[in-house]
Amino acid sequence: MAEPLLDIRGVSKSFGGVAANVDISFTVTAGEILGLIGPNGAGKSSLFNSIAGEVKPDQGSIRLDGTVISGLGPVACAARGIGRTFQVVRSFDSMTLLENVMVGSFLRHRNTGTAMAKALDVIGFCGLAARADVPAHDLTPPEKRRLEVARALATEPRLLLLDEILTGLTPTEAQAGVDLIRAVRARGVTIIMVEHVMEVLLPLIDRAVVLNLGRKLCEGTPQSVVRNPDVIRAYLGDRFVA
Ligand SMILES: Nc1ncnc2c1ncn2[C@@H]1O[C@H](COP(=O)(O)OP(=O)(O)OP(=O)(O)O)[C@@H](O)[C@H]1O
Repeated sequence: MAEPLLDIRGVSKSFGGVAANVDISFTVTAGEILGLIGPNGAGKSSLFNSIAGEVKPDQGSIRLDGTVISGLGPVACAARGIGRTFQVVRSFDSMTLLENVMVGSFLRHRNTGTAMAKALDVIGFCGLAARADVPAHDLTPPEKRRLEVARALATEPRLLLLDEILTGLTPTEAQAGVDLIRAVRARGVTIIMVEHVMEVLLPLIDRAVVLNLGRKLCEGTPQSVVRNPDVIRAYLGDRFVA
């Protein structure tokens, strides 16, 4: 069997007395779209922070393509190919969309012209070409979500972590977001996404990992996890029971 792109083994992380992640293990195969789901406070964002190098797990390891990346820090993780968006959009509001995305492309391209060309390419790919020169604070909320995706893509990731980029969008906007995520995967980028909008998420993902109270509750196909009694009890209620 091929080595997984991402290999999370026994990751635990506590903040003071709060156990945000407890002994989490799973793998992600190159080319997959994996859904990371669970109730509020389950530990999804904390795990993203460990994968992206923003926090160091207390225990366990995270490997990207066989190399340990846990504890390296966010810039080193980005350089190794991990891109991410944030649940609360973190744009530089007085800068244009293009300048925001260039913050990403400068990771790989020191030459300003090259960084700009790469950023414009990603902005076009994300459907924002007409908005490149607009200050970030004048973008609509769905456009700001796309800015986050564009800035992450501009770092040329192999693995992209998407934190609730479809939440709060209208059905039409969410469908456009789904189309964009599929297009990102078609470019060869592996994706882990945190999302609460199950109706949108389930048809999109190949597999789901469910967290609850910091622990992995289960993993499997979308069809199997929505029928899992523990997942129904902890998170879904009876919405998805056939
Ligand atoms: N930096 C931190 N300092 C203190 N506690 C934290 C920190 N980060 C996370 N936690 C705690 O860890 C637990 C897991 O939080 P986390 O944000 O990872 O959950 P989540 O599954 O992403 O939730 P949501 O769906 O609401 O975003 C929570 O109890 C949270 O308060």
